[in-house]
Amino acid sequence: MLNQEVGAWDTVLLDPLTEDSFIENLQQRFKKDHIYTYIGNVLVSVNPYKKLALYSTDLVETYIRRPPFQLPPHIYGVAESAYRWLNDKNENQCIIVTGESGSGKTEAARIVLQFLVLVSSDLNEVQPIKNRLVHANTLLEAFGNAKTILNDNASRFGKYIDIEYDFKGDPIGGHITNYESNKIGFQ
Ligand SMILES: Nc1ncnc2c1ncn2[C@@H]1O[C@H](COP(=O)(O)OP(=O)(O)OP(=O)(O)O)[C@@H](O)[C@H]1O
Repeated sequence: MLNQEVGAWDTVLLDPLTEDSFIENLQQRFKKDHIYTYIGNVLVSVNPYKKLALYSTDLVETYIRRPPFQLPPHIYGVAESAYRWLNDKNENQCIIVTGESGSGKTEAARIVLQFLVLVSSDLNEVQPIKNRLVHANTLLEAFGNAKTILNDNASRFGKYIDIEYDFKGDPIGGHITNYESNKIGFQ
């Protein structure tokens, strides 16, 4: 995994660090299907618009077992880091996913949600909450997404997903709040 890496996986290691070297590094990595690159603890993701073998239960387990940022950049690394800080430091965590229409925000949020569902326990009382979070997200997309010239599955709203955890790191509930309905006016 580590020896297949291309370019600099963290932009802060680039020398010289200029806009050109930053873009060139992203391009070099993207050509080899390395769509993720860190800038410190920020993750840059370039939408591949094709299915890549980047997401699996095995890989989730790999990212859970290793401290953050010791593995190649991945959205699992960001999700793992937030989950670890939540449990170890008992501090609220927030992952902000941002980018232009079609850049992959909806997919990224779904991958983070899947990660969080996989890493928490399989206890019978936790399962219905995890199912509800995943299904509510899917249901909202079914009603709230539509095809635009920029994206076949464009979200017509922004969303804030709030998941509450108990002291064992298991989800006990959550809210999905929709906002930014003025998105419709701009796309
Ligand atoms: N990680 C990924 N791997 C493969 N394909 C992806 C990935 N992320 C996004 N895509 C593809 O790009 C399309 C657009 O992505 P997505 O809907 O997540 O964009 P978005 O940023 O949420 O856009 P909008 O703001 O318009 O809702 C997806 O339907 C999917 O086909």
